[in-house]
Amino acid sequence: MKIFNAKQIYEADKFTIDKQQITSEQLMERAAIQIFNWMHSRMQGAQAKIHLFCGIGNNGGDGLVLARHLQDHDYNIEVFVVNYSEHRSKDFLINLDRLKEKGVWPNFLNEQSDFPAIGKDDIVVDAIFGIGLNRVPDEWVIRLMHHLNNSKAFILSIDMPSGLFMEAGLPNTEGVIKANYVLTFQVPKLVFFLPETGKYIDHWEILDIGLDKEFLFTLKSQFELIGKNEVLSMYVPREKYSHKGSYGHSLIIGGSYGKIGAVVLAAKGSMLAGSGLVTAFVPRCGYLPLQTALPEAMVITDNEELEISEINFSMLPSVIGIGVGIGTTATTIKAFSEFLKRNRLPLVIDADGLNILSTNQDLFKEMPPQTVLTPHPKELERLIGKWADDFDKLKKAKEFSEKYDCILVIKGANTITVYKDMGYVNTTGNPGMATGGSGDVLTGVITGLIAQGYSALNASIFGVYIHGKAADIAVEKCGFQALIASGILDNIGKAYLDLFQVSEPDVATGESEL
Ligand SMILES: NC(=O)C1=CN([C@@H]2O[C@H](COP(=O)(O)OP(=O)(O)OC[C@H]3O[C@@H](n4cnc5c(N)ncnc54)[C@H](O)[C@@H]3O)[C@@H](O)[C@H]2O)[C@H](O)CC1
Ligand SMILES: [K+]
Repeated sequence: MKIFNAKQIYEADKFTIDKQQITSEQLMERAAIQIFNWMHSRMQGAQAKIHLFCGIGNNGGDGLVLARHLQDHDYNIEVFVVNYSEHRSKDFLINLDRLKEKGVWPNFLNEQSDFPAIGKDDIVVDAIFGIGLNRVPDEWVIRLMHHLNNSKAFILSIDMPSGLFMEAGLPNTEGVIKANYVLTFQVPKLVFFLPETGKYIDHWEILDIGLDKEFLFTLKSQFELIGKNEVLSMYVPREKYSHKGSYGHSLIIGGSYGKIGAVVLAAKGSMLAGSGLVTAFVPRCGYLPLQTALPEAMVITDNEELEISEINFSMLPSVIGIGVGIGTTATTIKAFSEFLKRNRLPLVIDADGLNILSTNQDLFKEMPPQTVLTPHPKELERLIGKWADDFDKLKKAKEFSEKYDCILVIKGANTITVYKDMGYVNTTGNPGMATGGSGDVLTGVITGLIAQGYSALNASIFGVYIHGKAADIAVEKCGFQALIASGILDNIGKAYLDLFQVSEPDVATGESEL
């Protein structure tokens, strides 16, 4: 599912209005009725107090339309206009009049002394700002947002939590609504999935307001949300008359004394992702552990006992995953650098492999085209430098990817795979994955997919999805705390099977659990 920016959403609005020969006010009515239906089907006339806070733009207009329908159905409402500007939108004004015609007179809020008391069992509808927020709100409006957050009432935000910007990070202010639920129109918004802003959203859901599908389909986006439907189209089925040679040979290079487990996890990830053959290249101390833990894999050892000192092998792998547990001794850095200069095979680089790259940046140019790098935030910072906010981070990541023709898998609550000007936002995974070794498994999975013929980009997107899905299946039985990397491995098979189970709610709903 594509993720659009504000300008594109306004364009889609305009196109739809022209094509369907409706007015903007009719589109607003359609959007707000969707919100009303959502609330009505859940509340069934319950008399909990509903406080609607409406700005003076179209987000506020949505709130006024919703208020009118709630009033028509005898809900217990009170409407507040957050009077932050004199520039009221046309459709806001039309709907203000309509509401008054129904005998509902909103309270106008202009300063802190106007704020109403809100009970913790009440409901707050947040229709203050939507996608149109373009500067930091006035101080009293920020205080109002605090007031609403502090009320402990259930907060339902229309389209976006007020205070979040569509295309900029958070300014240094606490002026953002913390939404229990966001009902967003037509398309997901990028800020829902970024670490700095996603934390303002507990749950979100998309409401289809009938924007022109063909227009949205042809519009090029710079981000895409990856759910089951997206990865299914990448899935490479197995042929009946295939053999292990048909599914490639992964070579996992890594490990050092005390960190052989990382290679076991990656090699196993590769195997379970479906690589026909897997070989591990480790220091001598890794020989026995690997042969014991993973009899399906073959093992080649370095001449050194404790660290990798020279990467030499005679077999021909389809792809190499390098870096897990490898360490950063001078000997290993030298071996890594020499290998990189010689190597022409497709690469996945992780962990200390990334750290070696960051401290020896002349090696960047030695990466073969479409090398996959899988950094967590600290490793990313060492690669691309510091960033001001999440948007700046993604911009820098895209520039880096373009410059070195590499794929960056930025690991996090919503892992984002960046390739050139595109970002692919993953929807699977959970906080249980914040555990040692889960990254090693991912490196193995991506390597194993490339071995089978997935393009490096598809392997990254697909691998991140499957890895997260395996963890989601695992936590159902063990909970977040007890999830360990082996638990992710144990459920990779189920994650594959899940791809073909129906009843996918797609990615139209989600949770942010940071
Ligand atoms: N296709 C859709 O998604 C539809 C969306 N609708 C709703 O419309 C809003 C967007 O409305 P808009 O009027 O453009 O913006 P906002 O209501 O978010 O903001 C109001 C307005 O205020 C000005 N402004 C911005 N920042 C500030 C500030 N800090 N202080 C004062 N004033 C500010 C700015 O000029 C904005 O225009 C969308 O989110 C949906 O809720 C339609 O109802 C249906 C179609
Ligand atoms: K809002």
